[in-house]
Amino acid sequence: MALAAAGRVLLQAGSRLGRREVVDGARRFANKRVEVEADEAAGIAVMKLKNPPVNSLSLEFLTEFLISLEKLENNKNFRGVILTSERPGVFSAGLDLMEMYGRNPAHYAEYWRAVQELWLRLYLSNMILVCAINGTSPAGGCLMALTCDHRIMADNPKYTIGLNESQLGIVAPFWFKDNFVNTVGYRTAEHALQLGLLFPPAEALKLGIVDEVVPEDQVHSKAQSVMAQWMAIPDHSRQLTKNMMRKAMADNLIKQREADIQNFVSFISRDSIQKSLHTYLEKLKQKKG
Ligand SMILES: CCCCCCCC/C=C\CC(=O)SCCNC(=O)CCNC(=O)[C@H](O)C(C)(C)COP(=O)(O)OP(=O)(O)OC[C@H]1O[C@@H](n2cnc3c(N)ncnc32)[C@H](O)[C@@H]1OP(=O)(O)O
Repeated sequence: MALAAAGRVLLQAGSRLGRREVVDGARRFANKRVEVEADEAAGIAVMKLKNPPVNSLSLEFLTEFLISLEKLENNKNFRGVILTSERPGVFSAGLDLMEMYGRNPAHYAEYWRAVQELWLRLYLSNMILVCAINGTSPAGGCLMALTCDHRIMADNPKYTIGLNESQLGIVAPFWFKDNFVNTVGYRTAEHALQLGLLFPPAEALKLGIVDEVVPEDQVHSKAQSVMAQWMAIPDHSRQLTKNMMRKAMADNLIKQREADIQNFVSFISRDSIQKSLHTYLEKLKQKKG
């Protein structure tokens, strides 16, 4: 119920933004920040994150992504989605820092609701989600990958993945933490979360953050072959199993969604947190010069 209502809000937001679909033969649709290659006959879509320069999860991106995902969810012919970046090198730089810095409480609340919605929609999706991680994927980018059923990462030691929030002076919320704990186990999560560690592919594989590491040029073919394996399982049994494994954790957020938004707004509005974000943004800028 809450999910459906939030979805409607996002769809309305989408039409307010005046997004127009570009339909190319009925197989591709794209908006500005998400490109979807939809093979209806095969039942598989590839969703490419396309929000330059670093695929940060801005409010506009989240809105467009959720609209595209909903279109696929609503078409029963689609059973599987491969998530990847249109820009190899960066899968996603995570939440958009500019949405969390120097804005007003109403904006923070709107943004956080959209972040929650992204997680809930992906985490509870009935479709098979395979993540083709073709670049670096910190924080919110890692979270997006963690919602998927199977993760394949490009074998490039320059790429890292993990929840690095504490390095920014912020804290991974409980549902980020729960998703991570359920993936890697309590001790590894406790250690990695406190230090805000980012792991190169080989280490991420060892810890179970990703399921496979393959040469960079094979990430997409591997994702297709993994998808074929998953598609061989009857939907009803796979979906019921997925729901059994995930529902309790998602319900935990759903039942305290409003409180979580309020927590986020008061946390992110603190002067000390704004200062930390400022320092981190400056560091990112200096890296260039
Ligand atoms: C009680 C509850 C409390 C809840 C608290 C809040 C919880 C928040 C949870 C999750 C948080 C996040 O997801 S925070 C985001 C974390 N992300 C990062 O730390 C990544 C930062 N970025 C990088 O490390 C690098 O940009 C990169 C490795 C991803 C890519 O490097 P590259 O060299 O290719 O690009 P640049 O670094 O030059 O960046 C280009 C350009 O993009 C800007 N940028 C980068 N990342 C972000 C971002 N996440 N949001 C917004 N903007 C970003 C960067 O500043 C550059 O901008 P300019 O060109 O203007 O300088």
